[in-house]
Amino acid sequence: MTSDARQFVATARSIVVKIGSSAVTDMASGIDYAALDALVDALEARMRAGSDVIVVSSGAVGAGIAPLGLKKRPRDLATKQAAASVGQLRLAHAWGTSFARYQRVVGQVLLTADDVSNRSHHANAQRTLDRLRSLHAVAVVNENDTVATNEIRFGDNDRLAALVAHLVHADALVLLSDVDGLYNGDPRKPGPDGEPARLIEQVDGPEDLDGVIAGSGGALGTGGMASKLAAARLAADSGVPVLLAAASQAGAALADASVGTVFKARPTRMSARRFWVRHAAEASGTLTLDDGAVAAVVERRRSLLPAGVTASTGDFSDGDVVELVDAAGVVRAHGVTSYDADDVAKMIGRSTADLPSELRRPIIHADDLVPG
Ligand SMILES: Nc1ncnc2c1ncn2[C@@H]1O[C@H](COP(=O)(O)OP(=O)(O)O)[C@@H](O)[C@H]1O
Ligand SMILES: N[C@@H](CCC(=O)OP(=O)(O)O)C(=O)O
Repeated sequence: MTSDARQFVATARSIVVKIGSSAVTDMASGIDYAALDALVDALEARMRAGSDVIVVSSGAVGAGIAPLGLKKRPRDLATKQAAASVGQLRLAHAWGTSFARYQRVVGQVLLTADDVSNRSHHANAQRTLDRLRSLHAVAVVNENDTVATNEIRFGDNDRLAALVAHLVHADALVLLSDVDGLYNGDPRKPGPDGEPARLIEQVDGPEDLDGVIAGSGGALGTGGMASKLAAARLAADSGVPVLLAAASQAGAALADASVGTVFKARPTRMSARRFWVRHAAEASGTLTLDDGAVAAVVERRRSLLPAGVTASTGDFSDGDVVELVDAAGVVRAHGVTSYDADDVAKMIGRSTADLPSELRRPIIHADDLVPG
């Protein structure tokens, strides 16, 4: 029987489809044109069935390796950016040529993290994507790798795709990779009991991920399974169900969502502001909390007072998002600070009554705190 979550993905009016590097590129030859044509066939079929589709395509770095005569995926930033610069041109051209078989026009959209995480820049990217959609052109999105430095990256395209899905209010996110779904352990290795890893068909919530080992990716991919799980969590928080499937099964994945692992979305969407605080904004600093403050903020949803803060790092200003970590350094919440870093430095560990009147508001108000 088809689950509700699969049914949502199968009938979603607008979807974001993310294609991993391994699905469209090949270390030895650059772009895998046959695989790309098969993907475009499946995407076009879904569009003809009435869905709006946005493609998030990885593969710029992968497609640049062979033409530059490199032997493997570069690790240093400058060579990665050079490979992406060569590869993105070829990748975008290949998508355009393949969709042209259906007289379908393609638009390239290269985003930096700032375009999505800065609320005032949101609108620009959103407008372009919406207009491409209304003109029946397919947006092919990637990170603008040639200008993104390690500090300001999205991290990986699974995250980028989940943020884009939120940005355009998509109804579903489909992640197509070289693996046919989520397994309880790395499918390339036997588990601790010697048994092969087992495919998980549906994830209803975080409890279904207990004991799951999300391993690293292949030679071309970046984030591995951990980044797909983080992206699925992000999408679920914004109310978007996710299907993780093999690119080689794109036909079935896009026609009726009958393959792969489906991640159910939470029934109520997180508000756009809370979503931004928790997932989209770049944290500008970190506050370390003692155990009492962690309990107050995470469990009792109270405002953060200076007495519970033991350390502060980063050069943040009031209104910026900061990470709240516990004594072990684990991130427990995100929040919008009411003070800049210099003021927080004066307030750390002090009780409110001992502070001058202008520093007596909570460091972060409860309404601006999001656990996780
Ligand atoms: N628990 C797991 N379930 C499924 N795949 C896993 C798991 N742990 C590690 N992997 C590996 O993650 C890889 C997919 O990640 P990655 O290479 O980053 O893909 P992509 O390029 O599509 O983003 C798969 O090839 C798979 O071998
Ligand atoms: N922007 C990079 C994407 C890196 C990335 O996240 O790759 P993947 O893990 O294959 O989705 C590129 O195009 O090479």
